[in-house]
Amino acid sequence: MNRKSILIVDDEPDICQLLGITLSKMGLETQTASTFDSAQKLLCHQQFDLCLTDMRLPDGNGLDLVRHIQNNSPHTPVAVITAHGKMETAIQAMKLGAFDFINKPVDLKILRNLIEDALNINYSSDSKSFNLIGESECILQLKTQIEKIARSQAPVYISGQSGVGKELVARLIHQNSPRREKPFIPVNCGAIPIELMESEFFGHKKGSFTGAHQDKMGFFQAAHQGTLFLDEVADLPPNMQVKLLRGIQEKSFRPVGDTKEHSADVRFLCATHKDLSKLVQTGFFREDLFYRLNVIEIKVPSLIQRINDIPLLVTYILKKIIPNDVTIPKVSVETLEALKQYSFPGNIRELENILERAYTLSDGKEILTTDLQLPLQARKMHSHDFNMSLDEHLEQVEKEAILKALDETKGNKTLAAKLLGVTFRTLRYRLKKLGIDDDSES
Ligand SMILES: Nc1ncnc2c1ncn2[C@@H]1O[C@H](COP(=O)(O)OP(=O)(O)OP(=O)(O)O)[C@@H](O)[C@H]1O
Repeated sequence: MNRKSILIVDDEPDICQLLGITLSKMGLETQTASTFDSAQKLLCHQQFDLCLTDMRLPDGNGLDLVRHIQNNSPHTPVAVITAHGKMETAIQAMKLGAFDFINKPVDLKILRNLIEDALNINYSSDSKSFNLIGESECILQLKTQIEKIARSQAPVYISGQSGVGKELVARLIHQNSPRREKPFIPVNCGAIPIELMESEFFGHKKGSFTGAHQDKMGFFQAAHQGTLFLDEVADLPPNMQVKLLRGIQEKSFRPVGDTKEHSADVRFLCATHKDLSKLVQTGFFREDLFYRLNVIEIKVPSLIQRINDIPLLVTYILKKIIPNDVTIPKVSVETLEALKQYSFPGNIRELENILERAYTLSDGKEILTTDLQLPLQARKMHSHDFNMSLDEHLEQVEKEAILKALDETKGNKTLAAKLLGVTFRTLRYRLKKLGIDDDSES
């Protein structure tokens, strides 16, 4: 059997030797290059299964090599070795397509995990399981993006409105990644009581607090060698944001009541329907954490942006909700047209709910427009709801935006004004005009 071959690029003989010994103990063949130029020459003549490169080379840097490999041997994963604390360069390398990074001094356990993951990458496209339904241009692009991102270890920020399929995208990234045999742990950050958060994330030792009757494993440990999906990440309280940042940066964590640090081989994916960059601007979310989670961003399009996928989605969803031995009811052209005219604020999840209800209300043979029971007030504006004047419509939109901002900031007007991008005075004026002012100052 052919042994896998790894290219080590570093000008420090000690590091080359350490990496060489570790890799050969893993049954791997290694070649070393001490400069960018010699690495390029080796890559030109041989196909490597992985390249490990230092960031600082005498005649160039690791980023140049990442770029070179992306352009010339895109099937060779490349990981960069960075000086401790140089997260910015690690992030830059991953944005350019590096598979992962490892800090100096090299922790051999982390290195071995990284190598196993890298060698597990499957570049053939026929094994992909895609139940991401849709053929519109934006969905085809999304599928390509998922396949590409799945090969990397970089943290991914999945953005998009509520119900668009962010969790589905996260699962697909995991399923198509070298971690696919390991756990995928989804965590709804908004649903964990604040006082339990640290223990839920990092675990705890028996007796570390009242009620800790036995050792408990946290999400970090449960997701070891797999993927941790932080859903509704914007809801993390500030103290957890700091701890999470540390965990991502150091690739380690410490259970509550433990004296030891444990290494964490975890890939982080996160999502929120909120505008995270806006929350950073207004101070609700740490900029440094945002920067680390958002190495790669995937935007999941709303249903309205891909209205032509509705017929495909309807068939798929009906098959999903109707038992196998029951005939799928027909869906008339008018019914599909009515769905295409609807605004879907809750996106695919709402489409699923509408179809489930419609199927129950239908005669089982055909789903009619009346079975859909689409909410009247939420009809798409571009379908021209002439019951409302333009001024009334604009007022309604303004009111909704202000109420949403106040809700998000728990009634704090100063912060709500920031979130809306207006001055405090302007917000006060508009609240008065819309008749929702309670005259309080904050
Ligand atoms: N392209 C798609 N093809 C098939 N099913 C989809 C697609 N997108 C979403 N779904 C389905 O829609 C439902 C909602 O998706 P999901 O939970 O992933 O959305 P979300 O964006 O994470 O929602 P939230 O913001 O509320 O957390 C799920 O049942 C999912 O399987």
